[in-house]
Amino acid sequence: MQKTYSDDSLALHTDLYQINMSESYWADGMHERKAVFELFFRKLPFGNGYAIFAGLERVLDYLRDFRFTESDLAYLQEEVGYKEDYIEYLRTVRFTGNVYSVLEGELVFQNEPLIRIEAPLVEAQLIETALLNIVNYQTLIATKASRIKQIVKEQRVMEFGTRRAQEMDAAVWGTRAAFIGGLEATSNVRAGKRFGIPVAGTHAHSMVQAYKDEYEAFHSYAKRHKDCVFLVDTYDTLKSGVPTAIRVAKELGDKINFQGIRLDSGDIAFLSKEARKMLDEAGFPDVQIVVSNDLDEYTILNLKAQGARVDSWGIGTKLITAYDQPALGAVYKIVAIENEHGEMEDTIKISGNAEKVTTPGQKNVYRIIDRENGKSEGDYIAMQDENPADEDHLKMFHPVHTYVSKFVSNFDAVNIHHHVVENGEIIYENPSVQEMQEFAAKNLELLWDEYKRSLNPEEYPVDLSQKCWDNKMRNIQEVKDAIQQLTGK
Ligand SMILES: Nc1ncnc2c1ncn2[C@@H]1O[C@H](COP(=O)(O)OP(=O)(O)OP(=O)(O)O)[C@@H](O)[C@H]1O
Ligand SMILES: O=P(O)(O)OC[C@H]1O[C@H](OP(=O)(O)OP(=O)(O)O)[C@H](O)[C@@H]1O
Ligand SMILES: O=C(O)c1cccnc1
Repeated sequence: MQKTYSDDSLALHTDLYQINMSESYWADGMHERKAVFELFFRKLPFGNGYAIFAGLERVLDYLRDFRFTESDLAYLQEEVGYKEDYIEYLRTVRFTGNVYSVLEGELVFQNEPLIRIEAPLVEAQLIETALLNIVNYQTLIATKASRIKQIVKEQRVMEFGTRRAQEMDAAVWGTRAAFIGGLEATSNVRAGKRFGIPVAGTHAHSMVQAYKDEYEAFHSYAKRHKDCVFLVDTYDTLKSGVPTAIRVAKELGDKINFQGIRLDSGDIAFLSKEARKMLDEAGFPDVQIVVSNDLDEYTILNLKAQGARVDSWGIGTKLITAYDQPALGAVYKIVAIENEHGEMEDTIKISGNAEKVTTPGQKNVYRIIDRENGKSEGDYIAMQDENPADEDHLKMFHPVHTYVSKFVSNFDAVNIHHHVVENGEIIYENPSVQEMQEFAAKNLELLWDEYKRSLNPEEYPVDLSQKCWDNKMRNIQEVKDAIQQLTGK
């Protein structure tokens, strides 16, 4: 049986090791040392050429409310076994740091910091798991939705996935992320109420079956709903469903707004073309054809290639569960820490895989935009004391294959990190989800089509400044020297 608590909090929504590490920092008096962590992913999802960032609003809510409540502390002491003195310390912990983040709807790419946390070590450590949990899922779903929207283009897409989502939280926050990525509406009413997303829906086969025949069911639906989209595939789409929808619409005339029919099984290309002919011949050329049934960007592209006459798409399972890639894989890495003399020192994690070596130091991400054509040349990661906007010419080179390089001039360098939390205070006001969606759409205009195609897109450059690269090499050398001194190898 589950236990419920009136003062439940999200502070325990973390991995045990975060609390264990924090205990050591605290016991050794290191907990107040300033630390810098970065959240980033190494590989774009779905083989896409870009990702759409989402999750900041929930991250800010989480940081604002971060505290261990009395029932959290009692659990940690009585059930997990932490000692009284550490529990007393945990009672005082709040998030007091600074957060720099890209905004929701921003285009983001591999190996660039999406969020930078500068905070006392304990605080920065304790929040890792929740931040990754939020950003990994929401960014994944916003990106999947954007891929779908790139294929669907100006047609309408509705999110229908709640019944298949990984439980309730994923349904609601996933719907929000999908809307940021470009969908028009959702069937999830709670998400509509909470975030102001337009809600939309038709009806299910159960209604037709409950009334036994389509004629009764459509009539009954129309009695209470002026806007009607009739589901026509319960028995036989072309012999029964479509003709019955037409018959009811003709009988009711102006009393209803016959918006459309929905197809949910069978050969969508064939059925939509036949249904279109029947609707046109019956004098309903503006009535829309809505389709659903295990759709994703691949099936939609294929249906379009077959000339399917579809006006509106309902997409559930494959969007809300990110069916073809269920996790993003963003990580959270420490890049600098205050030493015992109060100075900030860079820190690095070495790996046999060059792509996995972290990039040390406090950094910003700049989007380098060509002033002539308004397109982005790539992203440029620079140390905090650098400003590429001051340069006339910028050398951009691949961070691993450094011979791949170009010079850029006549550019704007836009810092995509925003200061959103200052000493624990949230200093950023979340825009509406509509504004986030518009922001995402506007950002996509910065990209050449080569980066936006869904299959084998060009790799968008994410480069390090020379100073950043030199600093990384120096840090690698220092680690090597230290190992050699220790081992003689
Ligand atoms: N013309 C088409 N070309 C390619 N894929 C299609 C076409 N028509 C439908 N599909 C897709 O094929 C799959 C068909 O799945 P399935 O066989 O489970 O559906 P169904 O039998 O028609 O319907 P249901 O089982 O829901 O009654 C769905 O993912 C659907 O979107
Ligand atoms: O197919 P999705 O993209 O997940 O979209 C949501 C689906 O949910 C509904 O039916 P449900 O799947 O519950 O039943 P059905 O397959 O028997 O129609 C609806 O008819 C869609 O087909
Ligand atoms: O409104 C609909 O047609 C709908 C909603 C959720 C899932 N499938 C269909």
